Amino acid sequence: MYPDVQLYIDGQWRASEDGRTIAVINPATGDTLGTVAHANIADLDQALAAAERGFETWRSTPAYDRYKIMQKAANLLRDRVDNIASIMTQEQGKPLAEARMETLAAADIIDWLAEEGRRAYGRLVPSRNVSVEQKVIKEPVGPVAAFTPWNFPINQVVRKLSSALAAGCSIIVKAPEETPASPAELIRAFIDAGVPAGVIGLVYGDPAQISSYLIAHPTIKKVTFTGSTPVGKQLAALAGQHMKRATMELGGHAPALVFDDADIDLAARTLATAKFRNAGQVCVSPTRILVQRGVFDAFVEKFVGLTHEVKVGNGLEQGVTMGPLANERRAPALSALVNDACEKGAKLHTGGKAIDGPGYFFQPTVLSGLTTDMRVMSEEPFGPLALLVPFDTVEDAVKESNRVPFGLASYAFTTSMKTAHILSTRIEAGMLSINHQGIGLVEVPFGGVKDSGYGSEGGTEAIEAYLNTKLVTVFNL
Ligand SMILES: NC(=O)C1=CN([C@@H]2O[C@H](COP(=O)(O)OP(=O)(O)OC[C@H]3O[C@@H](n4cnc5c(N)ncnc54)[C@H](OP(=O)(O)O)[C@@H]3O)[C@@H](O)[C@H]2O)C=CC1
Ligand SMILES: O=C(O)CCCCC(=O)O
Repeated sequence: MYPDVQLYIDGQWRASEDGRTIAVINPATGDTLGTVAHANIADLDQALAAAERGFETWRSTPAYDRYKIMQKAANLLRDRVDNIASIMTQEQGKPLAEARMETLAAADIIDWLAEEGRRAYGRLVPSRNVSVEQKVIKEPVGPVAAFTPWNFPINQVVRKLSSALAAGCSIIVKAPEETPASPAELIRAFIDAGVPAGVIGLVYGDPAQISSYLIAHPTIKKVTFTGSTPVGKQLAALAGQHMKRATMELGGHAPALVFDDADIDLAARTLATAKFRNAGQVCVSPTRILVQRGVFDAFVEKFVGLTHEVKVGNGLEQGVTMGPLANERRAPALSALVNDACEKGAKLHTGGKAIDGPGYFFQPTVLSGLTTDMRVMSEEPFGPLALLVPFDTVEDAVKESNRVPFGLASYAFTTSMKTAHILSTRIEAGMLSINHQGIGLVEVPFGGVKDSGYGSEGGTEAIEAYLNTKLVTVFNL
């Protein structure tokens, strides 16, 4: 069963003030699943006033008590995983196994960040005068506005929500209208665990209206956004105009470098799994797979073979490994990229087309023969599209990796320590994973550089983004 989704404002699940709703579509069938409430300005004003009060309550709740409540929320999520995963698959399309994994990973993220909240230490700095005490104190930054996308409906919320709560902030989440019910279930777990009224708000509606209103509002002290680079730049500019702290987790175009000396089977298996996970709608998805010329042909054969093993279908069905694209916009966008590349001489090894019938399915696609004038070599495909590109030297691979304005994830496969060292110093990316897919765990940083944004949503940096640093210096008379 799929629920109609409401707003959560000031401790109440409720409709919007004017009763407006938006339809939610199942991307596997094109059918309407239900509705989500559409907030208006009056709803936002109530959410802001509640967040102001909620902040006062939550910041004065001891870190240990906040940790206990968050742990309870994590356990509720684990108890409810079957129901939540089914809701997520219906609204987003990903296979049930991936939806379960995302939900259980969210519980893990809550646990880790809850613990981290207990370690938001300040420090004492040795002073130049024995009568002076210099204290560095960490304080919650204040009410947060968070904007999250549809590709990981729970993961994108839970990192922001848990970091904010662990730091002692209140938060208003503008979750995605296309996949609203699973993030609502995440928030329900926190509410049922005992988070007080006003500490969490949940709204949906017109993204541009909500972001421009919340970011500019004096109540909001911190902005966090995951989504495309063009929208991220707009929101970062608005945050800058109002001097708000911001975290921007934006698009990527990840290079994956496979060297002659690598374990080619491991590289092909790891990259194919990462590429087709969530139908490629992942900002850290490997996109430009750069393969050293000596192993290029062998790699292409293995990778295309693995692509043929991907089973596309409704994510609720057993055995399906790739669901539909999450919304109607993606298939035409992907077709345009493939057609542009093929018209300019790319070789299509497999796939390349939307699949006929109901739902927004696209064939797992592999291209080679690519040149940098093809749009797909510079635009984030955000779909099941792998680009295989040969290279000769480490220098060539580094140059191609760094050519695009993005700098989020990168991958490499090599057994040479020297090559690994060169890459770790020369690749322009926030994350580099060598010989495995090691990106996305809560205990390690997650974020980009260049047009992929700034700030980190993992590791100790995650909570730091929600804390102000204050110096208190006392001359003891
Ligand atoms: N880094 C990532 O994880 C993501 C990257 N993207 C990138 O964006 C591309 C296009 O995605 P698509 O959804 O069509 O396009 P958009 O760029 O319009 O939207 C991306 C996300 O940003 C939100 N958004 C859009 N405009 C605003 C705004 N003015 N204020 C606040 N939030 C806003 C959307 O919210 P809503 O869902 O409510 O419409 C959505 O969640 C993808 O191909 C991909 O490259 C997209 C999603 C996630
Ligand atoms: O923002 C993204 O697209 C990546 C989220 C990564 C989530 C994960 O790897 O589980």
